[in-house]
Amino acid sequence: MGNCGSGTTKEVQRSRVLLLGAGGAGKSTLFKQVKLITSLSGFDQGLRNDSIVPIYQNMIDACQKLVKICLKNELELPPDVMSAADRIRSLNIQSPQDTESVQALKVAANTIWNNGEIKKAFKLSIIETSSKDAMNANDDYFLGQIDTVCDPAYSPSDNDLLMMRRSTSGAHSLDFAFDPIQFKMPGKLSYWTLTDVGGQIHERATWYEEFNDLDGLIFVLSLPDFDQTSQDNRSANKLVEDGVNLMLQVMRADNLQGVPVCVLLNKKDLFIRKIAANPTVGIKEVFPEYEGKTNSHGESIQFIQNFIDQEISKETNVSKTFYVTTATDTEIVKNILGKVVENITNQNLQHAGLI
Ligand SMILES: Nc1nc2c(ncn2[C@@H]2O[C@H](COP(=O)(O)OP(=O)(O)OP(=O)(O)O)[C@@H](O)[C@H]2O)c(=O)[nH]1
Ligand SMILES: [Mg+2]
Repeated sequence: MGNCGSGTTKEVQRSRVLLLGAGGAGKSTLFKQVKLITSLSGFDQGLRNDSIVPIYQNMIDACQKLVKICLKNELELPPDVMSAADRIRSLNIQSPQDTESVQALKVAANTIWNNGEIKKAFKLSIIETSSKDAMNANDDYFLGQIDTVCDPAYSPSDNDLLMMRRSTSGAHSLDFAFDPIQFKMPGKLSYWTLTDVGGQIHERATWYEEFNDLDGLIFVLSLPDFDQTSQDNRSANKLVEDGVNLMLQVMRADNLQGVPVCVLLNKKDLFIRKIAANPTVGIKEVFPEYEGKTNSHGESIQFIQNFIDQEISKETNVSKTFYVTTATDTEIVKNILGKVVENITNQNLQHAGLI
């Protein structure tokens, strides 16, 4: 493995950390947060402009899924909603300058989202267990501001960029300086490179190219996946298949032996919402051996963490630390970032016999 301080250039010694996890777990959201927290300039206008069409697409996908959930659950939709659904399906918006299509999206999305049966479908989607039919993480966030997003003068806010969904392709790196003063922590300025990769199945073959000279690995899991079926193997549980099994597969790589692993149990906010939507059952249907309160998200998360810890410890003795996060919340990520940097630094110093 690399070591904190082995560095990639003579001038600046950098520690290399890789973000891994299944598609949609929250890697890029964390990556964007680290940029936002550590850079003076924040997100540039180019990123904001490039994100408008994907945000439209997020809304289009959300509307289509909601209509599908209505049909699946025999929630009857009036003709105006059905024709809005047809209209949305026919849209192919390539640019915010395609104002005619953007206005059509605005009208159709409002017709769909303001319908009472659609709102019922959204509530049902919170406890939907098939990942194929589940909504994306923040669909209601964008549907809650259709007029703003479809305004010709729209420029996505920082929060919009954190809430949007766009799958990553390939590897992307960010250099940043960690200044302990900013994080109210002891220690000295250190330099880091964080790499984000795509987590969808077809992206994973290239992960291994990033494994050499790593100083730390951050593995991201999505807590609300606990009751989802895996998209690729419907008889498997998503948290086990895309979380535990994927992590074990990665941790067996020869060049990762001795590299500290931080496991981020992400989307705490959505996990809390899911437990609140079904408080008498909670995680018990998936984990019958759970003996805590079904409506307690704290106890439920602790149980899931112990479960993952035990499953991994059965197969490998990798050194790992767990953190519970909400990647869309900048304050939470700032707090976790400080702890992760400190943890990786200390573990590598220990490994090198320096503390
Ligand atoms: N509400 C909420 N949404 C989250 C959280 N973390 C990520 N998301 C959302 O989940 C969606 C997927 O997040 P990404 O960061 O793009 O996931 P990824 O792991 O990079 O996915 P790939 O690039 O496909 O591998 C986005 O819409 C994010 O805004 C969270 O903690 N809470
Ligand atoms: Mg990504």
